[in-house]
Amino acid sequence: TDLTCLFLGQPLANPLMNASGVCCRTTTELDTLASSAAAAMVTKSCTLEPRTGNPEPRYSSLPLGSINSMGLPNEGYQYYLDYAERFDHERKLLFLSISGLTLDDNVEMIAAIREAVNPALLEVNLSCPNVPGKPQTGYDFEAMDELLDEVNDAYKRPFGVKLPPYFDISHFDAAAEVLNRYPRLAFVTCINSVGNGLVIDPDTESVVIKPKDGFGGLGGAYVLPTALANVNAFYRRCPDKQIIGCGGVQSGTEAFLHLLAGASLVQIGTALYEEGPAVFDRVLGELTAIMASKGYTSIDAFRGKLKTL
Ligand SMILES: O=C(O)c1[nH]c(=O)[nH]c(=O)c1I
Repeated sequence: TDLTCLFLGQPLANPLMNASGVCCRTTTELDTLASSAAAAMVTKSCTLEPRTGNPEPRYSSLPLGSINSMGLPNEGYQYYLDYAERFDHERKLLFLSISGLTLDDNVEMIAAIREAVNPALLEVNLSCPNVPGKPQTGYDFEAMDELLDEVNDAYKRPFGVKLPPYFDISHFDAAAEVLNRYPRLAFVTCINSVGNGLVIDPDTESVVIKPKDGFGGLGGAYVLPTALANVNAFYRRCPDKQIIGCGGVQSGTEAFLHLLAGASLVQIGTALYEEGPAVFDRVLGELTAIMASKGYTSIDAFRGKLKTL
């Protein structure tokens, strides 16, 4: 059973990587990912200046998933640029995620990243749900088009975006129409957390995270059907782009479903947070077993081949 995947023309040993934000804020965490079985990895979304993020507790996990309102804590973009410059890109595909607080901040970060000798793949996060007072760019199609136009001009290499979940067919259509205006926008990562959920503990009768009165982004099993829908919606609407699936991957089964829905790579967030990097070995083993039981000898044999009724 061969798990090899092609991403932007580069062969990878398998389709797995972390979801941005999990196990990827510090060089120690990033080195852990570099030593893991994952074939690719992405840095924590960064801003121009370092940020401490929201007050704690800002993450909580439950049997069905997680809720977070981290508030974009990161070491500042130069830290991740330095990590990318030192990184052995032959060893693993490295993505660098940016989430500037303003359009100008994004442009300034991109201008620096563009000069980098050792380029990581740029992922522009349009979907952070947890910075108080900052509405998500991904839910404002005009702002999204304006930002992508700037990124496309400033950054002459292939890049991608991290999208929030959409829940209306007209929004899939509108978002895809914007994305398809940019040929160098080569990949689309769906989905970011399902924004502003509210987890309440029946015993304490309280919310479980401190920021924003307990409102935060949902991950884990809660979001799997929404993640699969977004992966498949953009897979159908953006035939010239590759889709990275994120959301609800806890075993080989969900990784298989994301691939079936059209994903080229599959990210693991909540389960990585809970289990650590061994989750990649476990999920790879489970995915291999599922493929063997179905007689698939390669991922291309079933990727995107979701059946409808
Ligand atoms: O609160 C965060 O740091 C955060 N949390 C998320 O769930 N998604 C994001 O894109 C970000 I930037």
